[in-house]
Amino acid sequence: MEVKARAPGKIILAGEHAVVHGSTAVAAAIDLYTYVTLRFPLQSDDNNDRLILQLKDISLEFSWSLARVKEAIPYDSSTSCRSTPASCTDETLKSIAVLVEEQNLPKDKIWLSSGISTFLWLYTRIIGFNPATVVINSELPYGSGLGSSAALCVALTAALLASSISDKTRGSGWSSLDETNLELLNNWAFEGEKIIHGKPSGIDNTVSAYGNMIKFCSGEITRLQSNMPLRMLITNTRVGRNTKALVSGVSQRAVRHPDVMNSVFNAVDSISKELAAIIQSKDETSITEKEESIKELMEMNQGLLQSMGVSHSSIETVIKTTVKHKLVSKLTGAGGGGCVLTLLPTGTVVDKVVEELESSGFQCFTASIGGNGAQVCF
Ligand SMILES: Nc1ncnc2c1ncn2[C@@H]1O[C@H](COP(=O)(O)OP(=O)(O)O)[C@@H](O)[C@H]1O
Ligand SMILES: C[C@@](O)(CCOP(=O)(O)O)CC(=O)O
Ligand SMILES: [Mg+2]
Repeated sequence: MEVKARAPGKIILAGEHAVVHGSTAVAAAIDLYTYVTLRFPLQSDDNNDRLILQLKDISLEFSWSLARVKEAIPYDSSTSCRSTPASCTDETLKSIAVLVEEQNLPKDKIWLSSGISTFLWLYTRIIGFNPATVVINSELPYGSGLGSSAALCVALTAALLASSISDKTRGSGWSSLDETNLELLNNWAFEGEKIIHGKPSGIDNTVSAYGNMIKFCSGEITRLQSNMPLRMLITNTRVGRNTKALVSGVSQRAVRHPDVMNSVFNAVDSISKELAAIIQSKDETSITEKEESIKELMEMNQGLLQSMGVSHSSIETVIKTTVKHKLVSKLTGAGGGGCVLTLLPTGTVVDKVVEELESSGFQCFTASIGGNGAQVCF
């Protein structure tokens, strides 16, 4: 039996980091996906006693005997169940880390460890100790702020949950999950994100699961209907970074300066709410005026992100370069490198700015904003 699932990456238009501390944020799905294919072997097949993980885009394969997995990961059938998402305890995470270490990841791929741990946790909790080959392929750059971690958790969980759906309409292409399964999927994916991010807000897995554009605050989701064209240039600085470390850095700053950081988070909350209102507004305001307001909000959000300590010299270079072309930019995701968003007001010709950014070694692309969430295919 084979099941396929895919889940999109995302951009955060406003509110990253502050959202972890209870502020509002606005995010949208983009049309770059992580794909997961799940294959269960027949009794007679080779490998019917193994769990195999293939990371196609980085040409790596990992394989565990199920006996070894069973020995390492404690499984309590009275508390473990696909319908009740549970957090991975520190003790279990340590046992899982040993299973990952045994695979001798190449030194330059050590950053994959948390993703592989998440895979083992979600797989064993949702499917149990059954043999399978799981193939993962991602169009998203890793650790760049476009939510590859959430797309992995959402696509993987979608495939795992879909494998036990009895009503499988084969050959009918990609289809979305129903609301109940979508909520379950999102809750499991959040548990996966916890392993990778430490303390995620849940915005990334939510927008990857539901798609479109959302306003998100402390787990409350408002789906946004955009009433204006919204074009963004995405520039990957190619500076690698790690969301967990950056989120933890902001939290530490908040402990050192609680009053200041609360004011910063409150200001970000207002920016996100105003941005969401502009995007949805059906009033007479012209598109140009709306774009001017969004520009200003992005500029202020970037200033606040800088005060949180998550900007980076590469991000500042992108901002300065785009300003020369009268365009406004802000980092997206955790910052510290990664990707930068540049608003492209109606009629903007991007060729010159892209040429200048790429000549500095950055990678530019545009992505369609606000598309599909998680989908499965049988
Ligand atoms: N397809 C994948 N396979 C394995 N691990 C992945 C995959 N996609 C993401 N990850 C994990 O997520 C981490 C990147 O997540 P993170 O630092 O949150 O950045 P982002 O979510 O912006 O890409 C990687 O280091 C890796 O551990
Ligand atoms: C910084 C944060 O707001 C977004 C992180 O996104 P990413 O992993 O950098 O794509 C963290 C979170 O909301 O969980
Ligand atoms: Mg992430």
